Amino acid sequence: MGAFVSKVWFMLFPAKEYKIVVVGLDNAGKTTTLYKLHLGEVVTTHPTVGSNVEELVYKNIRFEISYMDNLGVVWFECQWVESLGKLVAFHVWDLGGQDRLRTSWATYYRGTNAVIVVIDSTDRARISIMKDELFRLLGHDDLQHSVLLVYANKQDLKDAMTPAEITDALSLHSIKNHDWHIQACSALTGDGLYDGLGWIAQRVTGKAPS
Ligand SMILES: Nc1nc2c(ncn2[C@@H]2O[C@H](COP(=O)(O)OP(=O)(O)OP(=O)(O)O)[C@@H](O)[C@H]2O)c(=O)[nH]1
Ligand SMILES: [Mg+2]
Repeated sequence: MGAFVSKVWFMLFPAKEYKIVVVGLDNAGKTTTLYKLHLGEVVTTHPTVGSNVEELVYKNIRFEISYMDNLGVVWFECQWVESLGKLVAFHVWDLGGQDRLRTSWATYYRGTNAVIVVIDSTDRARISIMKDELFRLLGHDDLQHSVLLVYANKQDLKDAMTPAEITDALSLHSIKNHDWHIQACSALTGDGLYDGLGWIAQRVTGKAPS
């Protein structure tokens, strides 16, 4: 949909919009996860510099993932969701996880409804770094009303930590001010990805998508 058409569309049918940011250390599998959700296929990824925007449809909700590298934010389409009786749009922001990029995560937090933290479940050496990043982000003013989904990714690898181990390592049970959920998944096979999205959709819209 062109920018002009979408502008008129949204004047006529204002959408309920939800924003999701996807964070995690470099190599966790964020971009692979979003490509798998969107295209149903695994692509060769490169480390993300900056952030990405694209869109995807989950059941009858259209999610958007924004590619920002040099392009600026791409406008989006959204869909009428019968079960909610309204238009719903999800913006999903894929943020690069390299050390030098993590300080910029907070610039994307404003208006966020859900945070997805993607964990490389084989990366035992850096789980404590991710825990520090997690508690830093949970303390941010702009995320006080966000729900948290942790993707325990790379479960297809045999040395992967279990969701229970990751729950302990990240001290998820000590989180009191945010609704959270951990989901075992593999961005490579797609297992668990839609279950996680379904949890977010249910929590932020208050009703599961049909
Ligand atoms: N075995 C396995 N490999 C995965 C999985 N998810 C991602 N990978 C691989 O892990 C590597 C990093 O994936 P990316 O999606 O680029 O990681 P990222 O989190 O976007 O990394 P940055 O953009 O640098 O922050 C790639 O080689 C992926 O193919 C998974 O579930 N299983
Ligand atoms: Mg990436």
